[in-house]
Amino acid sequence: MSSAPPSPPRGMGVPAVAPRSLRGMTAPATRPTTAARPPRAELHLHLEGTLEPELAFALAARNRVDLPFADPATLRAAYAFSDLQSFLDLYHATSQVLRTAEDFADLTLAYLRRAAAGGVRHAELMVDLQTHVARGVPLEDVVAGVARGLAVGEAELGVSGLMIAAFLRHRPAAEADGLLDDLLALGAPVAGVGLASTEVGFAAAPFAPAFAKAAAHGLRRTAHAAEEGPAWHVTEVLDALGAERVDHGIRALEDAEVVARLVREQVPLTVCPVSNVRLGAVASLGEHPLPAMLAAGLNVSLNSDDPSYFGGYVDEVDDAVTAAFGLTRDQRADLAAASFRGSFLPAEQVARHVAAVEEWRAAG
Ligand SMILES: Nc1ncnc2[nH]cnc12
Ligand SMILES: [Zn+2]
Repeated sequence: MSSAPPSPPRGMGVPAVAPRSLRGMTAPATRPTTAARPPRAELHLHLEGTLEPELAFALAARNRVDLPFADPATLRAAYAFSDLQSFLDLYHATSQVLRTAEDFADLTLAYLRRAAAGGVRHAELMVDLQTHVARGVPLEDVVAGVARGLAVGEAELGVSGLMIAAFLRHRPAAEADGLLDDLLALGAPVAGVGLASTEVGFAAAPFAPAFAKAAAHGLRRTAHAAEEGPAWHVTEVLDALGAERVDHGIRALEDAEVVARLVREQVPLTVCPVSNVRLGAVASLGEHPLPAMLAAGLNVSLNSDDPSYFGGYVDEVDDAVTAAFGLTRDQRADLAAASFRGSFLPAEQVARHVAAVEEWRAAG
């Protein structure tokens, strides 16, 4: 799918937001420089989850939208979540400040700037298009804004980006199918489809027709599974949706047969340890199954999920798990190489990026 190259956004002068410490989480005493980390791709990233409170308030003012918080600090103080749903409720509410193509371009570019500073060279951004369309934002505005942000990011930062339309489990599957039709009719620059939102209580299988149609149109496919739900949810998204990679997949470890299949097929798992702790899927970073996943031979990459809400961009996630588990340079290089290999980039670009990771590995 393709469209005319997007024009640059009008900047709104919102300053880049400095990374915050991982509140209460194990982190190295001194932050290594960017060069101390490998180049990487970020594959599991929700655009709306990059909305920093300062930008949310700037957009609220620009669009004359009321946020039910006094200021950015008060909003940030509300980022204490008991589970996925408690997070999604706030995430959807805050997303309402996003109204125009310019908003989506600014948000995309703010994320890319922060990600690039942490070593990200390629990013695949899931966007909750249904949420925005349902509250009256034209689909073409969302798509054009994100595309413009990605184009400017590539030109300005040398970071490539792909847009993924995330279907939402808590909304009707027929709506996802209609959204896909609209995207196809627009010739929207979307590289793939995903499945996100509330996992427990909302089956993946009803989305099979939309995923099959996406595949028939050459779109790539990813799906959240086994974040909060059981291991068989992984099997469901592989078999019913034809998912090429699985977002999270941490509870797959509870079923040896599912693990054996994931290892055999080397299905990329986009793991988000900081998110899992913030949403209570895992009690603490030290108890995260990342080491067990690596030991099992699973194909794992590190990702941030919703970095604004969870207090960790992917470089900070790398720092935190490196500190928590004493990851070696080789393990970190393996994780970074897996991020490019699990991406939806063409093979020659993957090879170029993996060569850069190997340079980083050898320089240590
Ligand atoms: N961690 C997550 N799981 C499912 N859907 C999401 N949407 C944004 N973040 C999500
Ligand atoms: Zn996610």
